[in-house]
Amino acid sequence: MELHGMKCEACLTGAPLVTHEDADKLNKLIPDWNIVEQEGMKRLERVFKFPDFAGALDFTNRVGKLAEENNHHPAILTEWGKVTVQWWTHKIGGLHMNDFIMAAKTDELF
Ligand SMILES: C[C@H](O)[C@H](O)[C@H]1CNC2=NC(N)=NC(=O)C2=N1
Repeated sequence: MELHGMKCEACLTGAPLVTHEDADKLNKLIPDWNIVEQEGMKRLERVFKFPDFAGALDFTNRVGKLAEENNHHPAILTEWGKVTVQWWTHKIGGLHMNDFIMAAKTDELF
């Protein structure tokens, strides 16, 4: 099944981090996302472009709704014409399979 059709499971302390090898494979399925490191934790990041602020804000709200539905929450920076989304799993301090699923679902909203 494609990533965007998969279910995001509840975040549990002790859940496995995605290995380097799997992260590379999964990243190929969401090629517009970069793996960045912040505060010592790997995160998935993508910048989405819009023609104005209203479009950026509307997208932000749709990502927010997706996050609430899945109980998995991103960092979102909303600017004029631009939204930066980051997915990672706070509870395990890095990337879980959920983050790749949520990134694919975010792409579907764009
Ligand atoms: C209780 C609840 O499941 C947790 O606090 C969730 C909420 N959303 C979350 N979102 C993300 N991205 N990582 C988490 O570890 C996380 N934990």
